[in-house]
Amino acid sequence: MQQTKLRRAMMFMPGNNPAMLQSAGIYGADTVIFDLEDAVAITEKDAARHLVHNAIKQLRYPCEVAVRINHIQTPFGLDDLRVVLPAKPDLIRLPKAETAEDIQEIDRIITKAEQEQGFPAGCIRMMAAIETAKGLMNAYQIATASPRMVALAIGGEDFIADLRTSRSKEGHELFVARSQLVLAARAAGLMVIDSVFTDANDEVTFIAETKMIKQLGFDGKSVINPRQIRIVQEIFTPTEKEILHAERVLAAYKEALERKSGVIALDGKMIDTPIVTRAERVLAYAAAVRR
Ligand SMILES: CC(=O)SCCNC(=O)CCNC(=O)[C@H](O)C(C)(C)COP(=O)(O)OP(=O)(O)OC[C@H]1O[C@@H](n2cnc3c(N)ncnc32)[C@H](O)[C@@H]1OP(=O)(O)O
Ligand SMILES: O=C([O-])CC(=O)C(=O)O
Ligand SMILES: [Mg+2]
Repeated sequence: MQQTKLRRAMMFMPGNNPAMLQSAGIYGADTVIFDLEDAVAITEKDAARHLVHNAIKQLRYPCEVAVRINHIQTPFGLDDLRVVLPAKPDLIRLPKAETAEDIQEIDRIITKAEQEQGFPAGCIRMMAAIETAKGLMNAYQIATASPRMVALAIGGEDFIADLRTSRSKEGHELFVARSQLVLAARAAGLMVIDSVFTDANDEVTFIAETKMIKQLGFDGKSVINPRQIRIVQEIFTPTEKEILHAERVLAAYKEALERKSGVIALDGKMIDTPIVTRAERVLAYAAAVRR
């Protein structure tokens, strides 16, 4: 069985904050994202990319390390790549992705850097954040533009600005975009990550939003604060009840196959192949969490 990769909570931090870079690994995030884009003032861009380079090179992070570069059409994106790639981050996150060409250009730059540095080909992966209506219209092309692509994310704050509306607690304004993004990512065989929730003190709304995006099909959520990590991880981790049920489904299905039947009832409910697939996924996910 393929190993389940966990990207439940991907935590952003400003790339020019040495204290945060230093302690980034201690909070248990599945991925840390060192930001060079919107959390870093223009006057700090140069210092931030060098700080991020040194942090990745010198500190041992116990999790996946991603860098959110500036878009390559800005005056900063190419310099971000030039400075951070030799440090060998696990993942480059492109914000405000709008076309497949954006991804292909970064892919070429990464390929060259991997060759120059003697890194294994393909070791630096990519993900793209969709933050505009145009990006959403091109989401599948973006997702399939490079074999380095592992995930799509939605950048809800910018997306809402692009839609010319405002953020509601229920998130109605993002509903269609979130669902379309899940479809585009799944059609491309990628993971899909939800947007940040910017009020780290509003736990009630954060929990409701995280449960909702899990139900829509997301694999995880970008977060901005260590207090949000555990909440997301708990919601995405199968409960004992779910694990037990999955085990019973597999046992019932095995019994059905032994009787040369493809379908069986468990507690009055029909069990057949898609239900078995979902049960296997629950167990694989639970195993990945335990590892
Ligand atoms: C729309 C977008 O583009 S979102 C992506 C870009 N934004 C970001 O990267 C912002 C990331 N988050 C932050 O900077 C901060 O969490 C803020 C500004 C939102 C809140 O900061 P605070 O009020 O200081 O948070 P809080 O009091 O919970 O911090 C507690 C501890 O966690 C640390 N911490 C807080 N957020 C983070 C983080 N994202 N990463 C690492 N450490 C963090 C603080 O430094 C503090 O450490 P200390 O106890 O050793 O001093
Ligand atoms: O990508 C994210 O989750 C954060 C972000 O930039 C946005 O919401 O605009
Ligand atoms: Mg954004």
